[in-house]
Amino acid sequence: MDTSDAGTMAGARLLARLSLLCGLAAVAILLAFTGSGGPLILVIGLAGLVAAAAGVWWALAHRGVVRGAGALLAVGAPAAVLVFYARTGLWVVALASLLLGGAALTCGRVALRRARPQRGMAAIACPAPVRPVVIMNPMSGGGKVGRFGLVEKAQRSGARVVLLDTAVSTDVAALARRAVAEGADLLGVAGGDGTQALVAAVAAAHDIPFMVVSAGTRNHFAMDLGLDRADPARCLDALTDGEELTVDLGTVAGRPFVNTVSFGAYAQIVQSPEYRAAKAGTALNALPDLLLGNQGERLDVQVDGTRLESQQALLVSNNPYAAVDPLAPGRRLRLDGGTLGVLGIRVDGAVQAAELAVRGGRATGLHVLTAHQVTVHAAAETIPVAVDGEALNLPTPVTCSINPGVLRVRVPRSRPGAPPANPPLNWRHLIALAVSRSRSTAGSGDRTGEAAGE
Ligand SMILES: Nc1ncnc2c1ncn2[C@@H]1O[C@H](COP(=O)(O)OP(=O)(O)OP(=O)(O)O)[C@@H](O)[C@H]1O
Repeated sequence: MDTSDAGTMAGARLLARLSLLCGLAAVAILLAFTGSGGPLILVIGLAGLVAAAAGVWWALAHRGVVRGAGALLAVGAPAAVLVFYARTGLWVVALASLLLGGAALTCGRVALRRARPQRGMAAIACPAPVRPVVIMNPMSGGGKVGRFGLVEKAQRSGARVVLLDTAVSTDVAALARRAVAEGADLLGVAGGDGTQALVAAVAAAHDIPFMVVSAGTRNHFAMDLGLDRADPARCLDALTDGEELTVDLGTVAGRPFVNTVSFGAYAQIVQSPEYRAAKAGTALNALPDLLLGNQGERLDVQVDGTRLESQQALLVSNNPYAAVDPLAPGRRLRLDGGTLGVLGIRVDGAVQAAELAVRGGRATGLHVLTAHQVTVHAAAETIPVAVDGEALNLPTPVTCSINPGVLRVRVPRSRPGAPPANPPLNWRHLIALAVSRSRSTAGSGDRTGEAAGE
């Protein structure tokens, strides 16, 4: 272990101890105030969380009076808990315990991340392209191509630019194939992730590098590649001063995807013509029928050797997401792991919604897996599917698979890099890290990082 590794491990160990100390202090404060209702804080807080989650379920899955009552409960339960803490004078203990608990979680996750630094995707040096072609969508991201002067910068860097005509529906894959036939030795896209995927598949098929310019609205693929999302012009530096990553590409029903394929409630809602104009209203209107099974297709899913029955929503991703949060999946640690991430949800009622709120990723209604192939069966002949955010209808059964290492992506040598993602908190690993002893003798090794990260 060199000096900097030893320093990192020492820092991680210190943070792990701090985390345990904060956690113990959070519990000790509650116990110390037993006489004046310490444990009551926990019981009331938990009851408030369960009631709020049940309220959210009723508000989403019903209409009319039940929806109104659910919304009232979702807002009223946490408010009632706060009023109870304030009136009984327990708020100081509750707040102190909450802050210490929060500090324990944060320190613990950072400690585990530091103890097991993520190895970034390996980049290799490659000669610059001679005849690069960049397809640009002037409408993407509300006009980023024009705003950031991308056409001019790409041309100055030696690329031929093909501007997409958005007045008609253009076959971008055909455009890309034509560019290759005319001699392109790199294909780039300044546009949304759906367009990125279509052109990436052409680049992969011809084994030429692909270049991502973060000119879309969300740019999830660019983010996980570690590119600059705030300034898409910086992505074009790859043309003159770049290196290559080799990543995986997903396929759904023979169509490529770079990020996610979504089935069920979300896919059904984004199909709705009213969705773009009024997202929240459309979702609220559709959810009761989708969640209670009156309208949404029940999805039976084969995830390699595992069967998931009657899922309401399913998210399949090109490599798994770091955090298990269906509403904010965050980011993928790497794009070259060769597996699909799978997140299936089935919540049938208020009790399961409450369980999800309390147990999070360990709830029985949530399935988190990785796989090489996912097949979605449904009774209907076609089902709505959102592929990289684009609404489609695909014939059943729908099969997703992954093509490991087929895509060469040329990225700038100087790039922000992907932000670090904290791993889920595992107390066993944290305790092992906290009680480990430093062994600075060269060659003795330090297994704590491996033990902590497993
Ligand atoms: N192949 C295409 N032909 C014609 N118009 C297209 C094509 N692809 C996208 N568009 C249009 O261009 C606009 C921008 O789409 P695009 O997906 O590139 O960017 P975005 O929506 O800003 O980004 P994101 O996909 O991250 O939300 C949309 O109005 C879309 O209809």
